[in-house]
Amino acid sequence: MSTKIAIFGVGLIGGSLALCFKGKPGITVVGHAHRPASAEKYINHGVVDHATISIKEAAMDADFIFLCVPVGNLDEYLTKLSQIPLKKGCVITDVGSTKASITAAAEKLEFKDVYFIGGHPMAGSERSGVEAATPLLFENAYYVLTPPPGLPDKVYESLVLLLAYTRAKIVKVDPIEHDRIVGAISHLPHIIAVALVNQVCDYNETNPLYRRLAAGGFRDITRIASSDPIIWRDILLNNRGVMLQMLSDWNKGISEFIAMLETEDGEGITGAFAKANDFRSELPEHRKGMISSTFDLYIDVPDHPGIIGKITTRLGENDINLSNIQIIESREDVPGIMKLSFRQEEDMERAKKVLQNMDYSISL
Ligand SMILES: NC(=O)c1ccc[n+]([C@@H]2O[C@H](COP(=O)([O-])OP(=O)(O)OC[C@H]3O[C@@H](n4cnc5c(N)ncnc54)[C@H](O)[C@@H]3O)[C@@H](O)[C@H]2O)c1
Ligand SMILES: O=C(O)C(=O)C[C@]1(C(=O)O)C=C[C@@H](O)C=C1
Repeated sequence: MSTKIAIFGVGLIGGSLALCFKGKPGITVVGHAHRPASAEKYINHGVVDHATISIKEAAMDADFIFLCVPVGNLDEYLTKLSQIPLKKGCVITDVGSTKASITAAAEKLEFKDVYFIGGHPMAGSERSGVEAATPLLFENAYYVLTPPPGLPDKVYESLVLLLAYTRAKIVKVDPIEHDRIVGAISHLPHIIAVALVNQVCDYNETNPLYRRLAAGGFRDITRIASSDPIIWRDILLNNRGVMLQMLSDWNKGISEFIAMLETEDGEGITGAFAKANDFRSELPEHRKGMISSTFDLYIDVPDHPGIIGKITTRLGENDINLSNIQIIESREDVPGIMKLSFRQEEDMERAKKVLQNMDYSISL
């Protein structure tokens, strides 16, 4: 039996899905691009079997259609698809970071023998484009589905079965509930990271030491501030109502900190940190995707020539697979921090022991 999968928008998420499906028994993956140059790029990167700029050509005969374009373009593609003859039983799904508006739009369209199931993989990165796609992106991450009421079980199960190739964990969530939850755990953090980076950027205008001294704490909390501006403009405008409420709650939390500082309320400050520490320690550790797509170790390294070679050789001698290595130049003329990334938790744990035996100081 052959299965045709059409992917509209083969970027970070669409490309990663394509890589999960491509080459699997009986599956053909077709990418839709809105520009000829992008279609060529999809083929050159080897993420799809075919690429086209024709919506009709991509969608006709498809068993599954994944809409992986920015949130602001989802409605437009869904409407276009409702106007062309699709294969009987075709399942259309999306990967947009918000779910309420697209599921409502799908309910209004008159699809005949074609089904829409909203989707949102809770995995991603601050990088974008097909260049950043990887088949490992969704492994162990949650993948939200928002099936409409009355959807035949068989149809839902067919999508779940296909998504098994992503190795993600499927979870059913109500679309409105979804937008509230991701508003808090994904959209609000992106706004905060951007506002923080821009605040420091303004201070840096008066003294460039702000940027030069920025170290682990600043980097940890601001990685997502490098995310794609168009993707995030669309997400935030789409989830505007939820975000305005959450930013108002955020202002209350910040006002509490202002009050604690004004009144020198040390007990209040330690209480706030302890509460946050407790909640954060309950987060699923080292899960790939939403929190981290790799298992990372940070080590303090002295400024010796050949230090990278020494460490990588020792890891190699112990058959430990390193997926990435990065020197975080936090300060000049003093020891720096090296970030070692591993695909497997077991490799990270073994590396930790080897490096501790070499007397390096390690943090996770
Ligand atoms: N980035 C993440 O971490 C993440 C995680 C989960 C879901 N999402 C959602 O996935 C979707 C895609 O995000 P991404 O991170 O893969 O972005 P991306 O920029 O990597 O990919 C977007 C793709 O859409 C195409 N595209 C852009 N504008 C278009 C238009 N006007 N018409 C048609 N195609 C267009 C681009 O060429 C590209 O192929 C978004 O809806 C986003 O909300 C993103
Ligand atoms: O890890 C990241 O860089 C992400 O931004 C991924 C992230 C998130 O906020 O966790 C971003 C948007 C999504 O819709 C889902 C996941």
